[in-house]
Amino acid sequence: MSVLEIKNLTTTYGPVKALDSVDVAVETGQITAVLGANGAGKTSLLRTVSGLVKPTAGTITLDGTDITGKPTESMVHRGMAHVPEGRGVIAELTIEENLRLGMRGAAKRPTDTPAPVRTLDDAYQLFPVLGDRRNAQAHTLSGGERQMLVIARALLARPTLLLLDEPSLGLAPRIVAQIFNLVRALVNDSGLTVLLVEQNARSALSIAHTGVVLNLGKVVVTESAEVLQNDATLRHSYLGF
Ligand SMILES: Nc1ncnc2c1ncn2[C@@H]1O[C@H](COP(=O)(O)OP(=O)(O)OP(=O)(O)O)[C@@H](O)[C@H]1O
Repeated sequence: MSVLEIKNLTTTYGPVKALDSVDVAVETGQITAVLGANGAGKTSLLRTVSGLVKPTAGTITLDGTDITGKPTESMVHRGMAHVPEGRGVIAELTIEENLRLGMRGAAKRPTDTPAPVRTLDDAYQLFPVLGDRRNAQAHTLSGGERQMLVIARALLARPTLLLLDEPSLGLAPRIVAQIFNLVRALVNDSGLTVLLVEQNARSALSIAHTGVVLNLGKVVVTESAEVLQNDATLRHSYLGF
């Protein structure tokens, strides 16, 4: 079953067609990786799905409800959490204060929503480094720790669908592996669904179930991660590794 169905989605910025008739189905309890070069339209896809940008055509269905063009503020209540590119934290607030902002999003979620991270303690158990530094200001964190903080904050809103935009950007391979393995474990253990946008195709496919490759706003390949990883022609043609 698909938790998210994107059909014929087109998004334009003036004369630029960032997305051109995009179809993506995100299966429940799986990680779907959206891959592609700079400017392929990956960020535009997440921004359109989360309502930050209005599409010019197409539909987005979340859990069977048409959410196309709905305000972005309503998405958290509908069970979607978006972790944008750039690891935006409130620098002068402590780690714990930043996390509490995520908990506010959970207030309007049904209390019986299955969620792997419901309390601050759950977040600290998942990311012990955040617990150790809970009273430190967020600007003191490293890039990897910041990425953990924004993921933990998003999870505290109890989403069923997590949108992750380029979590690996600028991080050392060891830290990327640590964060990605945690995301995969969460999905395996809790049934969370993840739509992951990445330029780092190799790392993304190591945890994803399905890969979707965008090029100039169009879907050029949709395949299981296993096939994409093992098919040298597909890899060389579309993923550059
Ligand atoms: N706010 C904007 N105004 C005008 N054009 C934009 C805007 N945002 C993106 N674009 C253009 O839309 C296209 C898709 O960009 P998008 O950022 O979605 O790609 P991307 O695959 O996420 O790339 P990146 O990895 O650089 O973020 C590009 O041609 C980009 O220049």
